[in-house]
Amino acid sequence: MISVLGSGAFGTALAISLSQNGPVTLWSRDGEQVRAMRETRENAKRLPGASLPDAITITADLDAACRAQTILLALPMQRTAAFLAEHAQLLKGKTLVSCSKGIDLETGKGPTALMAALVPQARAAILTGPSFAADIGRGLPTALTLACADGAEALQAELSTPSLRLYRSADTIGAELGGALKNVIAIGAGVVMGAGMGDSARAALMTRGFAEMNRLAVARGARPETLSGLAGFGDLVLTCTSSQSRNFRHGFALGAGETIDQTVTVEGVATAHAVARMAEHGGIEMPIAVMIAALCDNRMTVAQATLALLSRPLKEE
Ligand SMILES: NC(=O)C1=CN([C@@H]2O[C@H](COP(=O)(O)OP(=O)(O)OC[C@H]3O[C@@H](n4cnc5c(N)ncnc54)[C@H](O)[C@@H]3O)[C@@H](O)[C@H]2O)C=CC1
Ligand SMILES: O=C(CO)COP(=O)(O)O
Repeated sequence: MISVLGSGAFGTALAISLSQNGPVTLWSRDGEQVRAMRETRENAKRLPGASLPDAITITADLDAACRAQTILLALPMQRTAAFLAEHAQLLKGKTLVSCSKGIDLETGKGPTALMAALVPQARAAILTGPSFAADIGRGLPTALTLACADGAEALQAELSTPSLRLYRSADTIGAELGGALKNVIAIGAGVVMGAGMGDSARAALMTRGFAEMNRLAVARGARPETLSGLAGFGDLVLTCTSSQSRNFRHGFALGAGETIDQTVTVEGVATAHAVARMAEHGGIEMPIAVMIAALCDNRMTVAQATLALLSRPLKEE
């Protein structure tokens, strides 16, 4: 039995896909949303147009949802630490699979490190890679990385579905940093396109951004192969080139000088700040990520950030 905690776009989409294999419980903290989803068999607020099969039990009862042995956590990253701390008793002994992409601002930890610290008696895994909730919800083919330090063969089989192909890895650090860091670069790609700098500039930013992702991840113990895979390169390509991405759209609005929609989950903003801090403390060169953090809180204009990046000393690739 599998439960998904968090009925946002991604949690709902994963529940739909997993329900191809058997019963799934989808938990929401919002009783009103639970009633609406039960009645309409749709998550109209977060994933409109995708229907919720009968194999999905929708509940606001967290105790009931936590009876499952395998629990997927699909919450915004900055809400995860408080949730884990509050419900550590319920979650201990379980296999916890984080589906979040980000770095906790307060601790600098990614999802698996956070789960290991706050629920040490649980087994921590992460599911990440190129996948828009809307695509998964429609049953379109998708490939993801499932990382778990103790190997994940049985879990890989449990979470793979006819449309969701999982590749396993033991490199949780690489997997979680790939997913977190690509969001920061996707904001940058959005800025480039919103400001009208063109496709060539976006390709340059993606490539140099990927170099920064590797530099930080390897310094923290990741395997470079993980960054070259679905969790890093794959997701970077998806989010930097699609206006389905909320991080890309956020950057686009920044670049175009448009109003920002504050109600949308844009993980890359907090992650950019966490990364800028890590880069500074670790002496790691990450000029693009640092500029994006500055752009996100208006410490710099797009013109200033562009000039600063283009006028850096010339160097070898
Ligand atoms: N939407 C997508 O295409 C994908 C999202 N993700 C990741 O999944 C995570 C969640 O994103 P989405 O589902 O898209 O966000 P969303 O904005 O659609 O939904 C977030 C959900 O979390 C719930 N929530 C917030 N705080 C909570 C708390 N303290 N306790 C319980 N529930 C809480 C909200 O009520 C909402 O239902 C993010 O880290 C995101 O990067 C990963 C891959 C794809
Ligand atoms: O992580 C995602 C796709 O893999 C979703 O990206 P956004 O959060 O930018 O929409």
